[in-house]
Amino acid sequence: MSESTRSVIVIGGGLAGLSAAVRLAEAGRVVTLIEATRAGGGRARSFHDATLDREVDNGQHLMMGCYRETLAFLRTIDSTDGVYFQKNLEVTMVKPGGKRLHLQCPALPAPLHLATGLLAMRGLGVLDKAAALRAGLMLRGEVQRPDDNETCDSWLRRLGQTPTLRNAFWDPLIWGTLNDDPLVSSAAMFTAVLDRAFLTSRDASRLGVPKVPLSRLYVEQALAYLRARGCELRLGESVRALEVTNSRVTGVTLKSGDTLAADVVVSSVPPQAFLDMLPGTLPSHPVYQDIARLRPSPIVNLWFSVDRAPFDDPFVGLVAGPLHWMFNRSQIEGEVGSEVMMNCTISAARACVDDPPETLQALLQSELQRYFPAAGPQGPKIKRFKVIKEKRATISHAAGTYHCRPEVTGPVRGLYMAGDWVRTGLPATIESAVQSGHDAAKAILTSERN
Ligand SMILES: Cc1cc2nc3c(=O)[nH]c(=O)nc-3n(C[C@H](O)[C@H](O)[C@H](O)COP(=O)(O)OP(=O)(O)OC[C@H]3O[C@@H](n4cnc5c(N)ncnc54)[C@H](O)[C@@H]3O)c2cc1C
Repeated sequence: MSESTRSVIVIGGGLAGLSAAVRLAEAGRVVTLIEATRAGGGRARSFHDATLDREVDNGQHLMMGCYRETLAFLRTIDSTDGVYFQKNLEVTMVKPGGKRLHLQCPALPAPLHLATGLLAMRGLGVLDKAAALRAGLMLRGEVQRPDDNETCDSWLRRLGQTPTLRNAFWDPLIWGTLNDDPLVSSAAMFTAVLDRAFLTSRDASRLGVPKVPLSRLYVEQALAYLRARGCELRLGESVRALEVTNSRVTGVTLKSGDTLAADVVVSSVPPQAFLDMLPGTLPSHPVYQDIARLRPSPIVNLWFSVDRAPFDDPFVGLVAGPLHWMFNRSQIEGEVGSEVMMNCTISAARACVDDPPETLQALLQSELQRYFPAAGPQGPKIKRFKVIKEKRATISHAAGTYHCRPEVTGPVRGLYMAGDWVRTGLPATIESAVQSGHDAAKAILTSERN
Protein backbone atom coordinates (compact mmCIF):
# COMPACT_ATOMS: atom_id res chain seq x y z
CA MET A 1 0.00 0.00 0.00
CA SER A 2 1.44 3.40 -0.90
CA GLU A 3 1.74 5.65 2.19
CA SER A 4 -0.68 8.33 0.94
CA THR A 5 -3.46 5.76 0.52
CA ARG A 6 -3.45 5.02 4.25
CA SER A 7 -6.95 5.36 5.63
CA VAL A 8 -7.43 8.19 8.10
CA ILE A 9 -10.19 8.55 10.67
CA VAL A 10 -10.71 11.79 12.58
CA ILE A 11 -12.87 11.46 15.70
CA GLY A 12 -14.66 14.67 16.73
CA GLY A 13 -16.04 17.55 14.68
CA GLY A 14 -15.07 20.51 16.87
CA LEU A 15 -12.40 23.04 15.92
CA ALA A 16 -9.53 20.57 16.45
CA GLY A 17 -11.06 17.71 14.45
CA LEU A 18 -12.30 19.93 11.64
CA SER A 19 -8.99 21.77 11.30
CA ALA A 20 -7.08 18.46 11.26
CA ALA A 21 -9.45 17.00 8.65
CA VAL A 22 -9.35 20.14 6.48
CA ARG A 23 -5.52 20.24 6.57
CA LEU A 24 -5.35 16.56 5.60
CA ALA A 25 -7.95 17.00 2.85
CA GLU A 26 -6.03 20.02 1.56
CA ALA A 27 -3.00 17.69 1.24
CA GLY A 28 -5.10 15.24 -0.79
CA ARG A 29 -6.02 12.73 1.93
CA VAL A 30 -9.53 11.30 2.02
CA VAL A 31 -10.63 11.44 5.63
CA THR A 32 -13.52 9.79 7.45
CA LEU A 33 -14.83 12.21 10.08
CA ILE A 34 -16.86 10.71 12.92
CA GLU A 35 -18.79 13.20 15.08
CA ALA A 36 -21.17 12.22 17.87
CA THR A 37 -23.70 15.02 17.23
CA ARG A 38 -25.60 15.70 14.03
CA ALA A 39 -24.45 19.32 13.89
CA GLY A 40 -20.80 19.27 15.10
CA GLY A 41 -18.99 22.29 16.51
CA GLY A 42 -18.42 20.83 19.99
CA ARG A 43 -17.76 23.52 22.57
CA ALA A 44 -17.90 26.32 19.98
CA ARG A 45 -21.27 25.87 18.29
CA SER A 46 -24.56 27.66 17.67
CA PHE A 47 -28.14 26.44 17.62
CA HIS A 48 -31.69 27.78 17.41
CA ASP A 49 -33.12 28.66 20.80
CA ALA A 50 -36.90 28.78 21.18
CA THR A 51 -36.95 31.12 24.25
CA LEU A 52 -34.93 33.80 22.49
CA ASP A 53 -36.31 32.89 19.06
CA ARG A 54 -32.91 33.18 17.40
CA GLU A 55 -29.71 31.34 16.73
CA VAL A 56 -27.38 31.57 19.73
CA ASP A 57 -23.82 30.50 20.43
CA ASN A 58 -23.24 28.12 23.33
CA GLY A 59 -21.10 30.96 24.67
CA GLN A 60 -19.65 34.23 23.46
CA HIS A 61 -16.26 33.56 21.83
CA LEU A 62 -13.51 36.16 21.38
CA MET A 63 -10.45 35.78 19.19
CA MET A 64 -7.20 37.73 19.00
CA GLY A 65 -5.04 38.89 16.12
CA CYS A 66 -2.41 36.38 17.31
CA TYR A 67 -4.75 33.46 16.45
CA ARG A 68 -2.51 32.60 13.46
CA GLU A 69 -3.65 29.00 13.00
CA THR A 70 -7.32 29.90 13.38
CA LEU A 71 -7.08 32.64 10.78
CA ALA A 72 -5.29 30.24 8.41
CA PHE A 73 -8.08 27.68 8.95
CA LEU A 74 -10.78 30.30 8.32
CA ARG A 75 -8.95 31.39 5.14
CA THR A 76 -8.82 27.81 3.85
CA ILE A 77 -12.55 27.34 4.34
CA ASP A 78 -13.20 30.86 3.02
CA SER A 79 -14.77 32.26 6.18
CA THR A 80 -12.64 35.19 7.37
CA ASP A 81 -15.47 37.66 6.68
CA GLY A 82 -17.44 36.29 9.62
CA VAL A 83 -15.15 37.87 12.25
CA TYR A 84 -14.95 41.56 13.09
CA PHE A 85 -11.41 42.58 14.16
CA GLN A 86 -10.60 45.83 15.94
CA LYS A 87 -8.07 48.09 14.19
CA ASN A 88 -6.05 48.42 17.41
CA LEU A 89 -6.63 46.90 20.84
CA GLU A 90 -9.35 48.83 22.66
CA VAL A 91 -11.18 47.74 25.82
CA THR A 92 -13.65 49.53 28.08
CA MET A 93 -13.93 48.39 31.69
CA VAL A 94 -16.87 49.55 33.82
CA LYS A 95 -16.66 49.89 37.60
CA PRO A 96 -19.58 49.50 40.00
CA GLY A 97 -21.31 52.89 39.93
CA GLY A 98 -20.71 53.29 36.20
CA LYS A 99 -17.23 54.86 36.11
CA ARG A 100 -15.33 53.72 33.00
CA LEU A 101 -11.68 52.89 32.37
CA HIS A 102 -10.77 52.96 28.72
CA LEU A 103 -7.69 51.24 27.29
CA GLN A 104 -6.95 52.41 23.76
CA CYS A 105 -3.67 51.29 22.25
CA PRO A 106 -2.23 53.66 19.63
CA ALA A 107 -0.77 52.66 16.26
CA LEU A 108 2.75 52.03 17.61
CA PRO A 109 4.90 48.90 17.32
CA ALA A 110 4.45 46.20 20.03
CA PRO A 111 4.89 46.34 22.98
CA LEU A 112 5.03 50.18 22.92
CA HIS A 113 1.38 50.26 21.87
CA LEU A 114 0.31 48.54 25.11
CA ALA A 115 2.69 50.54 27.32
CA THR A 116 1.41 53.81 25.82
CA GLY A 117 -2.20 52.63 26.09
CA LEU A 118 -1.78 51.77 29.78
CA LEU A 119 0.06 55.01 30.56
CA ALA A 120 -2.72 57.00 28.93
CA MET A 121 -5.52 55.01 30.57
CA ARG A 122 -7.83 57.35 32.44
CA GLY A 123 -8.62 56.14 35.96
CA LEU A 124 -5.11 54.79 36.68
CA GLY A 125 -2.85 56.64 39.14
CA VAL A 126 0.94 57.16 39.06
CA LEU A 127 1.61 54.03 41.17
CA ASP A 128 -0.55 51.91 38.86
CA LYS A 129 1.36 53.18 35.82
CA ALA A 130 4.74 52.55 37.49
CA ALA A 131 3.57 48.98 38.19
CA ALA A 132 2.56 48.57 34.53
CA LEU A 133 6.07 49.60 33.47
CA ARG A 134 7.58 47.04 35.87
CA ALA A 135 5.46 44.30 34.28
CA GLY A 136 6.64 45.50 30.85
CA LEU A 137 10.27 45.04 31.92
CA MET A 138 9.50 41.49 33.02
CA LEU A 139 7.96 40.72 29.68
CA ARG A 140 11.09 42.02 27.98
CA GLY A 141 13.06 39.42 29.97
CA GLU A 142 14.56 41.83 32.49
CA VAL A 143 12.94 40.21 35.56
CA GLN A 144 12.81 36.45 36.32
CA ARG A 145 9.95 34.74 34.49
CA PRO A 146 7.45 32.51 36.28
CA ASP A 147 7.49 28.73 35.91
CA ASP A 148 4.39 26.56 35.67
CA ASN A 149 4.28 26.06 39.46
CA GLU A 150 3.79 29.76 40.19
CA THR A 151 0.24 31.13 40.25
CA CYS A 152 -0.74 34.33 38.46
CA ASP A 153 -1.58 35.86 41.84
CA SER A 154 1.90 35.19 43.23
CA TRP A 155 3.55 36.46 40.04
CA LEU A 156 1.53 39.69 40.00
CA ARG A 157 2.38 40.28 43.67
CA ARG A 158 6.07 39.63 42.91
CA LEU A 159 5.84 42.34 40.24
CA GLY A 160 4.17 44.75 42.68
CA GLN A 161 0.99 45.11 40.62
CA THR A 162 -1.48 47.46 42.31
CA PRO A 163 -5.09 46.43 43.14
CA THR A 164 -6.45 49.04 40.67
CA LEU A 165 -4.30 47.75 37.81
CA ARG A 166 -5.15 44.16 38.68
CA ASN A 167 -8.90 44.84 38.77
CA ALA A 168 -8.89 46.88 35.57
CA PHE A 169 -6.44 44.91 33.46
CA TRP A 170 -4.61 41.83 34.72
CA ASP A 171 -7.36 39.87 36.48
CA PRO A 172 -10.01 40.25 33.71
CA LEU A 173 -7.37 39.20 31.17
CA ILE A 174 -6.50 36.11 33.25
CA TRP A 175 -10.13 35.07 33.85
CA GLY A 176 -10.85 35.60 30.14
CA THR A 177 -7.84 33.90 28.55
CA LEU A 178 -7.20 31.08 31.07
CA ASN A 179 -10.80 30.56 32.21
CA ASP A 180 -9.50 30.25 35.73
CA ASP A 181 -9.03 32.21 38.93
CA PRO A 182 -5.73 34.15 39.19
CA LEU A 183 -5.35 32.56 42.64
CA VAL A 184 -4.90 29.09 41.12
CA SER A 185 -3.98 29.57 37.45
CA SER A 186 -0.47 29.16 36.09
CA ALA A 187 1.57 32.32 35.55
CA ALA A 188 3.68 30.56 32.90
CA MET A 189 0.53 29.81 30.89
CA PHE A 190 -0.49 33.44 31.20
CA THR A 191 2.88 34.80 30.09
CA ALA A 192 2.65 32.49 27.05
CA VAL A 193 -0.50 34.44 26.12
CA LEU A 194 1.16 37.79 26.82
CA ASP A 195 4.14 36.85 24.63
CA ARG A 196 1.94 35.99 21.66
CA ALA A 197 -0.58 38.76 22.12
CA PHE A 198 1.49 41.72 23.22
CA LEU A 199 5.14 41.22 22.27
CA THR A 200 5.07 40.10 18.65
CA SER A 201 3.13 42.75 16.74
CA ARG A 202 0.49 45.40 17.27
CA ASP A 203 -2.01 43.42 15.23
CA ALA A 204 -1.57 40.38 17.48
CA SER A 205 -3.41 42.02 20.40
CA ARG A 206 -6.49 43.17 18.47
CA LEU A 207 -9.67 41.48 19.59
CA GLY A 208 -11.91 39.67 17.10
CA VAL A 209 -15.62 39.05 17.62
CA PRO A 210 -17.60 36.63 15.43
CA LYS A 211 -20.34 38.57 13.61
CA VAL A 212 -22.25 35.43 12.68
CA PRO A 213 -23.30 32.43 14.78
CA LEU A 214 -20.38 30.05 15.37
CA SER A 215 -21.69 27.09 13.40
CA ARG A 216 -22.16 29.34 10.37
CA LEU A 217 -18.68 30.80 10.90
CA TYR A 218 -16.77 27.55 10.59
CA VAL A 219 -18.69 24.27 11.04
CA GLU A 220 -20.86 24.43 7.92
CA GLN A 221 -17.98 25.81 5.83
CA ALA A 222 -15.52 23.15 7.01
CA LEU A 223 -18.01 20.31 6.42
CA ALA A 224 -18.72 21.66 2.91
CA TYR A 225 -14.96 21.81 2.25
CA LEU A 226 -14.53 18.18 3.31
CA ARG A 227 -17.58 16.99 1.35
CA ALA A 228 -16.27 18.68 -1.80
CA ARG A 229 -13.02 16.69 -1.44
CA GLY A 230 -14.73 13.34 -1.17
CA CYS A 231 -14.35 12.88 2.60
CA GLU A 232 -16.89 10.72 4.41
CA LEU A 233 -18.81 12.58 7.12
CA ARG A 234 -20.39 10.32 9.71
CA LEU A 235 -22.39 12.81 11.77
CA GLY A 236 -24.49 11.56 14.67
CA GLU A 237 -22.24 8.53 15.19
CA SER A 238 -20.07 7.95 18.26
CA VAL A 239 -16.85 6.02 18.67
CA ARG A 240 -17.08 3.56 21.56
CA ALA A 241 -13.50 2.25 21.49
CA LEU A 242 -10.20 2.53 19.70
CA GLU A 243 -8.94 -0.73 18.18
CA VAL A 244 -5.27 -1.27 19.12
CA THR A 245 -3.09 -4.31 18.32
CA ASN A 246 0.57 -4.54 19.42
CA SER A 247 0.64 -0.85 20.36
CA ARG A 248 -0.58 0.17 16.88
CA VAL A 249 -4.01 1.58 16.11
CA THR A 250 -6.02 -0.50 13.63
CA GLY A 251 -9.39 1.29 13.66
CA VAL A 252 -12.38 2.19 15.80
CA THR A 253 -15.56 0.53 17.01
CA LEU A 254 -18.69 2.68 16.88
CA LYS A 255 -21.44 2.68 19.51
CA SER A 256 -23.60 0.97 16.87
CA GLY A 257 -21.19 -1.99 17.05
CA ASP A 258 -19.70 -1.43 13.56
CA THR A 259 -15.93 -1.52 13.29
CA LEU A 260 -14.06 0.72 10.85
CA ALA A 261 -10.46 -0.15 9.95
CA ALA A 262 -7.86 2.64 9.73
CA ASP A 263 -4.09 3.00 9.66
CA VAL A 264 -4.21 6.43 11.21
CA VAL A 265 -6.67 7.80 13.79
CA VAL A 266 -6.79 11.37 15.09
CA SER A 267 -8.79 11.71 18.30
CA SER A 268 -9.92 15.29 18.91
CA VAL A 269 -12.45 14.60 21.67
CA PRO A 270 -12.15 16.11 25.19
CA PRO A 271 -9.87 14.41 27.77
CA GLN A 272 -12.41 12.15 29.54
CA ALA A 273 -14.06 11.09 26.26
CA PHE A 274 -10.58 10.15 24.98
CA LEU A 275 -9.76 8.06 28.08
CA ASP A 276 -13.15 6.31 27.76
CA MET A 277 -12.19 5.08 24.26
CA LEU A 278 -8.88 3.46 25.33
CA PRO A 279 -9.06 -0.35 25.31
CA GLY A 280 -7.57 -2.91 27.73
CA THR A 281 -4.81 -1.82 30.06
CA LEU A 282 -3.87 1.32 28.07
CA PRO A 283 -5.49 3.72 30.60
CA SER A 284 -2.77 2.73 33.08
CA HIS A 285 0.02 4.04 30.79
CA PRO A 286 1.69 7.06 32.49
CA VAL A 287 0.87 9.39 29.55
CA TYR A 288 -2.81 8.56 29.84
CA GLN A 289 -2.77 8.62 33.65
CA ASP A 290 -1.55 12.21 33.45
CA ILE A 291 -4.50 13.07 31.19
CA ALA A 292 -6.81 11.73 33.91
CA ARG A 293 -5.34 14.37 36.25
CA LEU A 294 -6.62 17.28 34.12
CA ARG A 295 -9.64 18.98 35.73
CA PRO A 296 -12.45 20.91 34.00
CA SER A 297 -13.35 24.57 34.46
CA PRO A 298 -16.92 25.75 33.70
CA ILE A 299 -18.29 28.80 31.87
CA VAL A 300 -21.80 30.16 32.38
CA ASN A 301 -23.35 32.29 29.67
CA LEU A 302 -26.37 34.51 30.20
CA TRP A 303 -28.26 35.48 27.05
CA PHE A 304 -30.84 38.20 27.62
CA SER A 305 -32.76 40.90 25.83
CA VAL A 306 -33.41 44.41 27.16
CA ASP A 307 -35.45 47.34 25.89
CA ARG A 308 -32.30 49.52 25.55
CA ALA A 309 -28.59 48.76 25.70
CA PRO A 310 -26.92 49.75 28.99
CA PHE A 311 -23.73 50.88 27.12
CA ASP A 312 -22.75 52.08 23.64
CA ASP A 313 -19.70 49.85 23.08
CA PRO A 314 -19.92 46.44 21.37
CA PHE A 315 -18.67 44.91 24.64
CA VAL A 316 -17.39 45.94 28.07
CA GLY A 317 -15.63 44.25 30.98
CA LEU A 318 -17.09 44.54 34.49
CA VAL A 319 -14.44 45.38 37.10
CA ALA A 320 -14.22 43.16 40.22
CA GLY A 321 -17.67 41.59 40.03
CA PRO A 322 -19.16 38.11 39.64
CA LEU A 323 -20.05 38.75 35.96
CA HIS A 324 -17.05 39.26 33.70
CA TRP A 325 -17.89 40.51 30.19
CA MET A 326 -21.04 41.85 28.55
CA PHE A 327 -21.63 41.94 24.79
CA ASN A 328 -24.23 43.79 22.77
CA ARG A 329 -24.94 41.03 20.22
CA SER A 330 -27.50 43.14 18.34
CA GLN A 331 -24.86 45.78 17.66
CA ILE A 332 -22.19 43.20 16.74
CA GLU A 333 -24.55 41.37 14.35
CA GLY A 334 -26.01 44.61 12.94
CA GLU A 335 -29.57 43.79 14.05
CA VAL A 336 -32.23 46.45 14.49
CA GLY A 337 -35.40 45.84 16.49
CA SER A 338 -37.38 46.73 19.59
CA GLU A 339 -35.25 44.47 21.81
CA VAL A 340 -31.48 44.54 22.23
CA MET A 341 -29.93 41.09 22.50
CA MET A 342 -27.09 40.89 25.02
CA ASN A 343 -24.75 38.21 26.28
CA CYS A 344 -22.88 37.98 29.56
CA THR A 345 -19.96 35.65 30.30
CA ILE A 346 -18.98 34.23 33.68
CA SER A 347 -15.60 32.50 33.39
CA ALA A 348 -14.42 29.72 35.73
CA ALA A 349 -17.97 29.87 37.07
CA ARG A 350 -17.56 27.26 39.83
CA ALA A 351 -19.37 29.51 42.33
CA CYS A 352 -22.60 29.72 40.31
CA VAL A 353 -22.62 26.84 37.82
CA ASP A 354 -25.18 24.92 39.91
CA ASP A 355 -27.45 27.92 40.56
CA PRO A 356 -30.95 27.75 39.06
CA PRO A 357 -31.88 30.20 36.26
CA GLU A 358 -34.00 32.39 38.61
CA THR A 359 -30.99 32.99 40.89
CA LEU A 360 -28.79 33.87 37.91
CA GLN A 361 -31.42 36.21 36.46
CA ALA A 362 -31.75 38.00 39.82
CA LEU A 363 -27.93 38.33 40.00
CA LEU A 364 -27.84 39.74 36.46
CA GLN A 365 -30.61 42.26 37.19
CA SER A 366 -28.89 43.53 40.34
CA GLU A 367 -25.49 43.73 38.63
CA LEU A 368 -27.01 45.72 35.74
CA GLN A 369 -28.31 48.21 38.31
CA ARG A 370 -24.97 48.29 40.17
CA TYR A 371 -22.78 48.85 37.08
CA PHE A 372 -25.14 50.97 34.96
CA PRO A 373 -27.02 53.25 37.40
CA ALA A 374 -27.51 55.84 34.61
CA ALA A 375 -30.15 53.49 33.16
CA GLY A 376 -32.44 54.40 36.11
CA PRO A 377 -33.19 52.86 39.52
CA GLN A 378 -34.57 49.61 38.04
CA GLY A 379 -31.70 49.27 35.53
CA PRO A 380 -32.36 48.04 31.98
CA LYS A 381 -35.35 45.69 32.17
CA ILE A 382 -34.60 42.08 31.22
CA LYS A 383 -37.25 40.82 28.80
CA ARG A 384 -36.06 37.41 27.71
CA PHE A 385 -33.47 35.30 29.51
CA LYS A 386 -31.63 32.07 28.84
CA VAL A 387 -28.76 30.38 30.69
CA ILE A 388 -26.25 28.14 28.93
CA LYS A 389 -23.97 26.22 31.27
CA GLU A 390 -20.84 24.53 29.96
CA LYS A 391 -19.61 22.54 32.95
CA ARG A 392 -16.53 21.31 31.09
CA ALA A 393 -15.88 24.44 29.04
CA THR A 394 -12.10 24.05 29.16
CA ILE A 395 -9.49 22.30 31.26
CA SER A 396 -8.35 24.16 34.36
CA HIS A 397 -4.94 25.79 33.93
CA ALA A 398 -4.09 25.40 37.60
CA ALA A 399 -0.40 25.94 38.36
CA GLY A 400 1.66 22.79 38.00
CA THR A 401 -0.64 20.96 35.59
CA TYR A 402 0.88 21.76 32.19
CA HIS A 403 3.04 18.60 32.23
CA CYS A 404 -0.18 16.50 32.33
CA ARG A 405 -1.11 17.64 28.82
CA PRO A 406 0.08 15.10 26.21
CA GLU A 407 1.99 15.66 23.00
CA VAL A 408 0.12 15.06 19.74
CA THR A 409 1.80 11.65 19.45
CA GLY A 410 1.72 9.13 22.30
CA PRO A 411 2.50 5.50 23.08
CA VAL A 412 0.14 4.03 20.41
CA ARG A 413 1.55 4.17 16.88
CA GLY A 414 -0.80 5.71 14.32
CA LEU A 415 -2.90 7.36 17.06
CA TYR A 416 -2.69 11.15 17.24
CA MET A 417 -4.20 13.31 19.97
CA ALA A 418 -5.68 16.71 19.18
CA GLY A 419 -7.93 19.08 21.11
CA ASP A 420 -7.48 22.39 22.91
CA TRP A 421 -6.11 20.45 25.90
CA VAL A 422 -3.04 18.83 24.29
CA ARG A 423 0.42 20.38 24.72
CA THR A 424 0.28 23.37 22.38
CA GLY A 425 1.99 25.89 24.67
CA LEU A 426 -1.33 27.76 24.80
CA PRO A 427 -4.30 27.77 27.14
CA ALA A 428 -7.34 25.78 26.00
CA THR A 429 -8.77 28.16 23.42
CA ILE A 430 -9.93 28.20 19.82
CA GLU A 431 -6.32 28.79 18.77
CA SER A 432 -5.02 25.88 20.84
CA ALA A 433 -7.68 23.58 19.34
CA VAL A 434 -6.87 24.59 15.75
CA GLN A 435 -3.12 24.48 16.36
CA SER A 436 -3.47 20.95 17.76
CA GLY A 437 -5.43 19.89 14.67
CA HIS A 438 -2.79 21.37 12.37
CA ASP A 439 0.01 19.80 14.47
CA ALA A 440 -1.64 16.37 14.20
CA ALA A 441 -2.05 16.73 10.42
CA LYS A 442 1.58 17.82 10.07
CA ALA A 443 2.80 14.86 12.15
CA ILE A 444 0.79 12.44 9.96
CA LEU A 445 2.01 13.91 6.69
CA THR A 446 5.61 13.94 7.96
CA SER A 447 5.42 10.29 9.09
CA GLU A 448 4.17 9.33 5.62
CA ARG A 449 7.28 10.82 4.08
CA ASN A 450 9.66 9.03 6.49
C1 LIG B 1 -18.81 28.90 26.74
C2 LIG B 1 -17.44 28.87 26.14
C3 LIG B 1 -16.80 30.06 25.82
C4 LIG B 1 -15.53 30.04 25.27
N1 LIG B 1 -14.94 31.23 24.92
C5 LIG B 1 -13.78 31.21 24.24
C6 LIG B 1 -13.22 32.42 23.75
O1 LIG B 1 -13.76 33.51 23.95
N2 LIG B 1 -12.05 32.36 23.04
C7 LIG B 1 -11.42 31.17 22.82
O2 LIG B 1 -10.39 31.18 22.14
N3 LIG B 1 -11.92 29.99 23.28
C8 LIG B 1 -13.08 29.99 23.98
N4 LIG B 1 -13.62 28.80 24.43
C9 LIG B 1 -12.86 27.56 24.23
C10 LIG B 1 -13.13 26.92 22.86
O3 LIG B 1 -14.50 26.85 22.61
C11 LIG B 1 -12.55 25.51 22.88
O4 LIG B 1 -11.18 25.60 23.18
C12 LIG B 1 -12.70 24.77 21.55
O5 LIG B 1 -14.00 24.87 21.05
C13 LIG B 1 -12.35 23.30 21.77
O6 LIG B 1 -12.42 22.62 20.54
P1 LIG B 1 -12.00 21.08 20.42
O7 LIG B 1 -12.18 20.69 19.01
O8 LIG B 1 -10.69 20.87 21.07
O9 LIG B 1 -13.03 20.27 21.34
P2 LIG B 1 -14.62 20.12 21.23
O10 LIG B 1 -15.19 21.40 20.73
O11 LIG B 1 -15.08 19.63 22.55
O12 LIG B 1 -14.86 19.03 20.12
C14 LIG B 1 -14.88 17.65 20.40
C15 LIG B 1 -15.93 16.98 19.53
O13 LIG B 1 -15.85 15.58 19.72
C16 LIG B 1 -17.15 15.04 19.71
N5 LIG B 1 -17.09 13.75 20.43
C17 LIG B 1 -16.90 13.55 21.75
N6 LIG B 1 -16.87 12.22 22.01
C18 LIG B 1 -17.02 11.58 20.82
C19 LIG B 1 -17.07 10.21 20.44
N7 LIG B 1 -16.92 9.22 21.32
N8 LIG B 1 -17.25 9.91 19.12
C20 LIG B 1 -17.39 10.90 18.20
N9 LIG B 1 -17.35 12.22 18.52
C21 LIG B 1 -17.16 12.55 19.81
C22 LIG B 1 -17.99 16.10 20.42
O14 LIG B 1 -19.36 15.97 20.08
C23 LIG B 1 -17.37 17.39 19.89
O15 LIG B 1 -18.02 17.87 18.74
C24 LIG B 1 -14.86 28.80 25.03
C25 LIG B 1 -15.50 27.60 25.38
C26 LIG B 1 -16.77 27.63 25.91
C27 LIG B 1 -17.44 26.33 26.24
